Amino acid sequence: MTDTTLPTPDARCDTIKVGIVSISDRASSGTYEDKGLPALRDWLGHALYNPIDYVERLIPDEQATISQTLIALVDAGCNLVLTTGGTGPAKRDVTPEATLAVAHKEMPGFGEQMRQVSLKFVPTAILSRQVAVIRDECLIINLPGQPKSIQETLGGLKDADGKQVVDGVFAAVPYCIDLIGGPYMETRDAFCKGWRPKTALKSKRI
Ligand SMILES: Nc1ncnc2c1ncn2[C@@H]1O[C@H](COP(=O)(O)OP(=O)(O)OP(=O)(O)O)[C@@H](O)[C@H]1O
Ligand SMILES: Nc1nc2c(c(=O)[nH]1)N[C@H]1C(S)=C(S)[C@@H](COP(=O)(O)O)O[C@H]1N2
Repeated sequence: MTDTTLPTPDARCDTIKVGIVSISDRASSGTYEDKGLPALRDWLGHALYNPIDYVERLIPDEQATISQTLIALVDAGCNLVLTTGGTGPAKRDVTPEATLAVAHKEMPGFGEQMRQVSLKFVPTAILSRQVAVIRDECLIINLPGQPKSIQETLGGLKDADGKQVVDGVFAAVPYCIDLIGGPYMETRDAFCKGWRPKTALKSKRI
């Protein structure tokens, strides 16, 4: 799937500013083509009715660079930042440390849920140390580096009939963004159904 197949955003929805960060020594040096940023744009473009204003970065696995990048994206007004890569146990994998270093609050449920979901796909899911944090009015979530893990962790697992078997973590993102004072996110439920308590529902598309 490429960006050209994306559904049209609904202009009645709030525009959301989203930071996407691909963290890879080899992709950032041109050894291989980066597939992280296109996969993130593709997934979010299918999941949300909201127009999305992206701020994109492709950077190496350097802890200081990662932390500085996250701070800059939050300061630029992003309410959601998704990183991909550098969550494993290898020496150069430092994304969780760099993310925790800029945290105002930790959100451990996201990491726990992503590892649970990922175990349905790969036995090595346990090797990802991915975390999620709040900084100011922004939710920052780490995803593993394998481009296919973006869909797996955000969207979860569906059966052959398209019925959701295990929720991905994105279902919890819209309400989390509400609670930290961000824009109202509306999901395309056939692709990924966001969850809010009834008292928090206020569709902008009606
Ligand atoms: N940004 C990316 N674009 C394309 N493929 C990627 C990307 N990041 C990771 N991969 C693929 O997923 C595999 C595992 O990712 P991982 O983050 O562990 O890479 P790595 O071994 O740390 O190396 P690097 O940081 O140089 O990508 C890689 O070997 C590569 O095949
Ligand atoms: N959903 C999902 N989770 C996954 C994977 C995957 O392919 N899909 N790869 C695992 C592997 S092999 C590793 S080493 C860790 C860390 O990956 P990273 O260092 O690329 O972030 O994520 C794990 N989690």
